[in-house]
Amino acid sequence: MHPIEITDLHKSYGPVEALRGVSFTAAEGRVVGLLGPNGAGKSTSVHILLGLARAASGRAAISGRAYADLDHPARTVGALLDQGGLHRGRSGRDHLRVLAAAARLPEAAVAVALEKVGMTRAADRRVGTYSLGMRQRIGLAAALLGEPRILVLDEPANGLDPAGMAWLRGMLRSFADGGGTVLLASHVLAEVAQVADDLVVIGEGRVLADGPLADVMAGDTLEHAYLDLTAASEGMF
Ligand SMILES: Nc1ncnc2c1ncn2[C@@H]1O[C@H](COP(=O)(O)OP(=O)(O)OP(=O)(O)O)[C@@H](O)[C@H]1O
Repeated sequence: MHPIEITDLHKSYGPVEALRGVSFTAAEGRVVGLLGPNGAGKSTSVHILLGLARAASGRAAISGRAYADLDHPARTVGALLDQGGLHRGRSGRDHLRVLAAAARLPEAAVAVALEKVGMTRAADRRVGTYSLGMRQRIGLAAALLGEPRILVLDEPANGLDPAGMAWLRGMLRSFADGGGTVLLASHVLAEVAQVADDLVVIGEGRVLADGPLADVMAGDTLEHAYLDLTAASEGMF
């Protein structure tokens, strides 16, 4: 059993077939890049995996179970989806305190997570005063709160400065090297090429390629390989 297993997912929104039989896995110790054009079905797959959307058919399992059946979701999987959930009037620390309490995690987890993302000094400022990269770091801290072994991150590098990108890369590498699993959805191919072990490329609701980074790149740059793979799929929006 792999930490993330997605099997033959189908999902439609009205007439739009967002997923047409998507299957892939993410193994222990691996950073898995999830790539695909706008509208390819990446977010839909991730939302189903995290119990935020329901598939018409198929299975999405984290540690062998549907998200809704996990005994302690926050200790099992950490997710960074978008920054819409941050209350501008609240401090970063308070935001994490609320999440920790809701997830039945000890309050001490907040300081640990803030330290991990380099936000200890700015933790008591209001979120409304944060830069995009600082909000992103608080989102990452939220994902790390329960010290999960699985991370699901949608565009985590968004807004990070070069030092922040390098830090994120190092953090994801050591997370995976310690036996963790990372599913990383991104459009920033250069970032993905530097950190991913495996790739899943989705287009028009189907998996176009899946395997170790070097195999998918097939001796070319990731950008060329990606553009070749997705040339026929223009997204569905
Ligand atoms: N809530 C929704 N209602 C209607 N259609 C939706 C909804 N969510 C997604 N879709 C459609 O499903 C398809 C897949 O969208 P999805 O958001 O999964 O793509 P994506 O690969 O994450 O794209 P992006 O890179 O732009 O984030 C698109 O055609 C999109 O318009």
